Amino acid sequence: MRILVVGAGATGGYFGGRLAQAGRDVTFLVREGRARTLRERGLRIVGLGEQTVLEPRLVTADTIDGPYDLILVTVKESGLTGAVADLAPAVGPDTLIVPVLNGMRQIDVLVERFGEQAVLGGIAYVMTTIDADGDILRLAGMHRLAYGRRDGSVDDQVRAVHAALSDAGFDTALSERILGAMWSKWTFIAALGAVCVLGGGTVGEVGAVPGGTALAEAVLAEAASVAAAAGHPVSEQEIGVYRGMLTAQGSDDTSSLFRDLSAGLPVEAEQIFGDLVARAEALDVAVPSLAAVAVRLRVHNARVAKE
Ligand SMILES: NC(=O)C1=CN([C@@H]2O[C@H](COP(=O)(O)OP(=O)(O)OC[C@H]3O[C@@H](n4cnc5c(N)ncnc54)[C@H](OP(=O)(O)O)[C@@H]3O)[C@@H](O)[C@H]2O)C=CC1
Ligand SMILES: CC(C)(CO)C(=O)C(=O)O
Repeated sequence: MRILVVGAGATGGYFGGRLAQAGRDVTFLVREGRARTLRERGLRIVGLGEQTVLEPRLVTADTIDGPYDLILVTVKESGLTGAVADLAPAVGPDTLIVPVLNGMRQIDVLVERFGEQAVLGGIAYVMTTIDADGDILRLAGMHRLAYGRRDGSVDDQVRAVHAALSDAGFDTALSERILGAMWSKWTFIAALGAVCVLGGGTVGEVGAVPGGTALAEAVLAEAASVAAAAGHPVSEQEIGVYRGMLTAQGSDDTSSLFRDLSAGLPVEAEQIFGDLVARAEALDVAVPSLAAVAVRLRVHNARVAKE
């Protein structure tokens, strides 16, 4: 199966790198700057005691070599529109596309361009970042990709995707409820981002001050209420797990969005917060804390864009 990974950043570099390491037929669609780094240094996966160096196969938008069977879309909000245009020549009549962005907006964008049948749901459960050298730095041991048709059906084409992604050094799940899982992760990631952005620190730092735990409870309840109103309620059991993670004493956890904010980089303001707040408004659900985060992040993005 020919696999194209769009973006060789924290998630794409990690999962695509593992697939390449396992001998799968993987090509990365990259832009010139990233291509240069990868040609000079190789694709390196580091952290947690690892030092893997790979020689990735690269294409740029103008050198895409025909259709691919599977396309993993691993760009951030800011790269989505450009990536959709760039990857179009790689999409044939039987291509399946798995986006791993947090949130749900990417599904609408991809479906509008490539049609209902081509676009699966997808989730990356991983904690990676690009370090100062351009390497893929693992921050935690979890590494799982979940994907599936959005209507929950399973057919030979999706089974083939599952086979191509599995047994490559990370966990995989072919999900029959991928939309529910995406909403659940969105609920968690929005709540985690809100705790860190509004609290201005790690989960542990926020939880250690008066009102910190109440803030975590409030933002989790807001995010979960949007998921429920949208028809994808997060189970009590999952809410319990998220509550535990968001209020864990001494936890160093942050979200990738908060790490980007702290580093002065553009953040996924619309993908993770703006879209959630817009859906909440359309469903008549009050989300004052999440709306405040969206404003805070938009101001940040506007400032970064001016610099
Ligand atoms: N990092 C994490 O731990 C997790 C992230 N996520 C989600 O996954 C998504 C991706 O995040 P992440 O991997 O961290 O982001 P990164 O910024 O690390 O990687 C995105 C990559 O996409 C590339 N890119 C952007 N546009 C294009 C294009 N047109 N063609 C080719 N490459 C392009 C960028 O390359 P360039 O150098 O050219 O800008 C960059 O390397 C986000 O929605 C994030 O929320 C989900 C789970 C965990
Ligand atoms: C869930 C978590 C925190 C790690 O996968 C994430 O998605 C992120 O940091 O963006």
